[in-house]
Amino acid sequence: MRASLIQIAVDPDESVNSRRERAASLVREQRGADLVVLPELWPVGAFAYESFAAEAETLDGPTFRAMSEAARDAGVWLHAGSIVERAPEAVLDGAADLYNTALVISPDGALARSYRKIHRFGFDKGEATLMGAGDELATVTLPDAVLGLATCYDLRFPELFRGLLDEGAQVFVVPAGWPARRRAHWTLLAQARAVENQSYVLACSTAGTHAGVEQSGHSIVVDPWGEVLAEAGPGEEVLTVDFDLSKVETTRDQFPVLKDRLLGVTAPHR
Ligand SMILES: O=C(O)CCC(=O)C(=O)O
Repeated sequence: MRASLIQIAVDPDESVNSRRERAASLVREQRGADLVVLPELWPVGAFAYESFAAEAETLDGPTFRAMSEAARDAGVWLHAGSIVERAPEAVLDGAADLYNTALVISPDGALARSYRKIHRFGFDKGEATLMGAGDELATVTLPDAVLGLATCYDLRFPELFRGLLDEGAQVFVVPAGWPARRRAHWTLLAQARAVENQSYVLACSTAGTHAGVEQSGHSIVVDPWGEVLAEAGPGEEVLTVDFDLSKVETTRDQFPVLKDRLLGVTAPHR
């Protein structure tokens, strides 16, 4: 399987429209890949909180339309990163208005799956106060692999990945807008999620600096043994990697730790 991670730079001197067009051309250049991945909130920038409402879009909005055409032209599965989703149901039932929503598009340009980020970043500010939390795990079945979807801060929550594993995930795809300041965590957590779940991790972050937050870049592909197959540098880059999906099953067969999970164990009474 061939994956291309588009580590696009998000900088304030480029408009959202122009970045969208640039991302679409970069996707078109990936013909021959099975899966192309973009980062979290790349149209607006993961830390550009003041622009979230103005740039919010519905699932069939401008980012979906541009990415759908690009995926179809390139003939690839596209994890189009995430958008600020304006939720149609908010008007009806008073639910949260905005979500950080990832989109997976099939080679015929259809929306195969969306995923609303479950763990919102920011503690008592930023995304955590501006957006609603998703409440549904999401997997997508490609011809060769089952993808498990997680977004950025989700990487810190191993139980989410266990849930995806139990739904059949073999490859975790993690778009992010990870700050450079915590790059060591990014690499470590991507490897940890791969090792503990004996799965591939494709983690694609943004590059550049927006809203004063330097982004980590260093998108990374880790195999089910925890080995780093490829890692990008800090700047804009397309990271392409070929990997053997059968390694998921051979790793799980030859070192069967997942069979030793003790489900239902609770903490001792204190
Ligand atoms: O967990 C982190 O250090 C970064 C998370 C983040 O930036 C995000 O989820 O947008």
